[in-house]
Amino acid sequence: MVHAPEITDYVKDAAHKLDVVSDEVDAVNVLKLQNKEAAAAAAAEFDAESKFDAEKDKTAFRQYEDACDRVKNFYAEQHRKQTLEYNINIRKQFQNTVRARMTIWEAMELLEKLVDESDPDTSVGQIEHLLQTAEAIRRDGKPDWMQLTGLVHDLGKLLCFFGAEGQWDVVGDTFVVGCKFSDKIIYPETFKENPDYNDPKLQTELGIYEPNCGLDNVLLSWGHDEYIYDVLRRQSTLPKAALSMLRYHSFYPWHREGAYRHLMNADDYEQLKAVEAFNPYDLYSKSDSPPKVDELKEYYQALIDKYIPGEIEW
Ligand SMILES: O[C@H]1[C@H](O)[C@@H](O)[C@H](O)[C@@H](O)[C@H]1O
Ligand SMILES: [Fe+2]
Ligand SMILES: [Fe+2]
Repeated sequence: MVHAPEITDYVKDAAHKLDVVSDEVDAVNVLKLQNKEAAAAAAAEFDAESKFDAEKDKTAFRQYEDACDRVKNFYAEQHRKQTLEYNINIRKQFQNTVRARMTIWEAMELLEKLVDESDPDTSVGQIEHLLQTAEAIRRDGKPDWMQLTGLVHDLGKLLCFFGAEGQWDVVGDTFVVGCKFSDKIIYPETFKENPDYNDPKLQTELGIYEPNCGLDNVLLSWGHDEYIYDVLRRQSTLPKAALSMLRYHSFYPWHREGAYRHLMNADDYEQLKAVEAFNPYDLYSKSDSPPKVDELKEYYQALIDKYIPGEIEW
């Protein structure tokens, strides 16, 4: 027979054990909940990131109204100084002269330290931007010549080391000189300070050009596009579409905003398609993670050897 006090002890003991177990269960539940919450937060972050990668919030790029003073000042200076006369003279100066001899990879390494003052979307050195662009093209399975075009498209920024006056004559969006400054160019009001703005002959739709004369016959504001186009037109076996991607990649008023149709010939529409296919890789790869230069070198060196081998003249 069990006596009453013993029963009480027994019940107390059992109750205590139960409490301990239920505390343990509570603790496990808290841990489970914490885990679940942490997992949900991680998942949301992951989804947000991969969504950003998949569709890239395109409104996050090229926000010139919100841009910092560095960018605004850059364009004010460029739009003031890119006159027709300057453009004619600088081309004369560049014709038939050689500034340096080096390989494509050496040129890329030189650009490592250069940060583009006109660009609101990237503050990495240019070698990274070049590899980001090329890798984005490669990921999409585009042809090797297009990958290489991505790799070299901004090498014209070497102008910065070849006596450029600043960056206003090297980087930034391009536009046509010798006719009316299109209102499709960013910060169009800044052209009021350009001497050509007050020359009525240069401010008609056609200016110095014939209707549908073709963009080959038009002067684009001088900078890295015109320069790399000229260097590689003469010294590579890249196809015409690649050369157009080089020459027009900064020509946003044309390839994005539809300006200058009246100067285009039929072939220019073919080139426009090529440039439109190229542009997203240049622009939207700017938020990709930094490429590992050393790991990628071998792959890209083979493409360089195929289309632009050895030392070239700059
Ligand atoms: O600021 C950028 C940069 O200079 C690029 O290299 C050029 O291609 C773009 O057009 C421009 O917006
Ligand atoms: Fe560029
Ligand atoms: Fe670029």
